Amino acid sequence: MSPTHYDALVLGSGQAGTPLAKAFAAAGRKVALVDRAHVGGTCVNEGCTPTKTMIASGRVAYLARRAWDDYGVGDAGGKVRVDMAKIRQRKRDIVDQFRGGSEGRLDKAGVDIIRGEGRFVAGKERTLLVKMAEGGEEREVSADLVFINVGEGPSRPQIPGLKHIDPKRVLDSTSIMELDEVPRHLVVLGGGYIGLEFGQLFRRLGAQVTIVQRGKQLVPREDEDIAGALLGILAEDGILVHLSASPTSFKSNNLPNGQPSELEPFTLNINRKSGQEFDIQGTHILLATGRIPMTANLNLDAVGIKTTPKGHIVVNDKFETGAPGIYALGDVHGGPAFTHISYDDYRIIRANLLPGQTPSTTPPLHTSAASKSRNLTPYVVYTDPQLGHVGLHARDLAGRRIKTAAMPMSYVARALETDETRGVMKATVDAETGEILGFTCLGVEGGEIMAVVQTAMMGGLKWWDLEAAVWAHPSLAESLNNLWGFLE
Ligand SMILES: Cc1cc2nc3c(=O)[nH]c(=O)nc-3n(C[C@H](O)[C@H](O)[C@H](O)COP(=O)(O)OP(=O)(O)OC[C@H]3O[C@@H](n4cnc5c(N)ncnc54)[C@H](O)[C@@H]3O)c2cc1C
Ligand SMILES: NC(=O)c1ccc[n+]([C@@H]2O[C@H](COP(=O)([O-])OP(=O)(O)OC[C@H]3O[C@@H](n4cnc5c(N)ncnc54)[C@H](O)[C@@H]3O)[C@@H](O)[C@H]2O)c1
Repeated sequence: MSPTHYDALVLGSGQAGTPLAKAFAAAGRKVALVDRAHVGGTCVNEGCTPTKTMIASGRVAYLARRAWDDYGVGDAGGKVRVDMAKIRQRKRDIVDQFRGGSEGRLDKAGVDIIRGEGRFVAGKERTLLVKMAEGGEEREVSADLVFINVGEGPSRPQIPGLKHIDPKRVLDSTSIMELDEVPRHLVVLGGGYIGLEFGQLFRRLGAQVTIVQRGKQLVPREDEDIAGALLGILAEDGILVHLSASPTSFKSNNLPNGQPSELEPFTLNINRKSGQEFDIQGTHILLATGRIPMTANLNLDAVGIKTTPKGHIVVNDKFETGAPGIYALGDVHGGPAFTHISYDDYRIIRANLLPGQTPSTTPPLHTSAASKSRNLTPYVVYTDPQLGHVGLHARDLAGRRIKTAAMPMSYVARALETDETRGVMKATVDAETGEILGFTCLGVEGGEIMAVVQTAMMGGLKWWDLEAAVWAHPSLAESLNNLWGFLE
């Protein structure tokens, strides 16, 4: 049977592939989008959208607890009830709404949505064999252009004893959002984005939370002082964090009658770098030790597509793989794993392959010449307060003459007025030219304040331009007048 042939075929409905399929269809091309699970990819279904929806509930719980003592409203004692099923339903509704919107737009554009798992066929050019999600039959599709946007999935650390723990108690970033009860004691493996966002959320919903982080600091990409400040905030929230700590083995705990213990179903043995060894008991485990590219079953070797030892697809700065007409976009090529970066990959491809679709503004044609905002790579960890960062870190600046300003959020009028003074903002500038090189805001709406500085960096403003700017009082951005008084 000959394959159905398309002008463009997108494998994986990620944050690049979904808009790209629509753009090709809008340009009059025959397009198919193949996804094994759902339209909208990780971000909409299991990532940004559901997590930030649930985190909003966690923040309300936090404020409700503080309502009487700190703001003089509500019930004295600050007792808070949490309905996990309702929180989950709110999350499901928003995900359905976002996914439904994406599906509707693709349908309207005339994209064929093929629900199934695809892999390349050896010996045939740009051809995929798709195992259909419903019914399981297989069908072949081919195209002039193929775009791989299959993303990453949770990694599963190999820890002795883990596979013997009741699977209902071993969670990843997807299954934890489907719980119908708050765990009594959640042990989180990994102190990165996922571990911290969920750790703080479940603490706020009422769980005891312990974070076990192999690295010597939380969020290893961040400057040491910022990671230290975040650690202090989480400790204040009642989260126990073990740093430089490696999980070595799990043991299931049974009662004398042989039944599993409900109270302390497992013991985790931990080794510190110092050699110290200790045990912790918990009721649930969240595996948040990083993500791996979804390339193992794509048969990439057979069609000449190279991968790194971790499985990321090797691409050039136009996202071309080694196979003619096959591109890889988003997390799967191993760049920064963020929605906004994957979306920018889409814009670069669109500018290169569909120039008629590109707005009249100068398009970025490849990553190295991409827009200034791409090179700055902004991101936000959605802890509360948020950790927003843009530009360089201390480790990137060795040997350069720099000055640094760090100002506690307790100096910010708006933060004081709203009683949200936890955190610090920090900027690094070139000592001679005044160029802003890096900026972090660990503070209330830290991501939004970061975006103000990012815009200034994109426009080439110097730190003294921000010091002299007139912002509305009392906005959070106004603090960018005062920050520079701390430069040293
Ligand atoms: C819990 C969590 C929270 C996050 N929060 C944020 C955030 O706040 N901000 C942010 O910027 N980023 C966040 N991220 C990261 C973000 O979700 C990803 O960087 C983003 O989705 C980009 O992914 P992508 O475009 O590469 O593909 P994805 O969005 O991962 O989509 C890949 C798609 O490919 C499909 N697929 C995989 N293999 C196959 C196959 N063989 N055949 C067919 N289909 C296949 C999958 O079903 C999936 O739909 C979060 C991630 C997680 C897990
Ligand atoms: N707000 C956001 O933008 C957001 C939110 C969630 C996820 N993401 C994306 O998803 C990616 C994956 O998130 P993540 O948190 O899983 O990975 P991560 O790489 O950010 O953090 C994983 C952490 O686990 C630690 N670790 C690794 N193995 C361990 C082990 N065996 N025991 C204990 N600790 C161990 C590492 O030291 C690391 O700090 C992020 O890097 C980010 O790109 C972004």
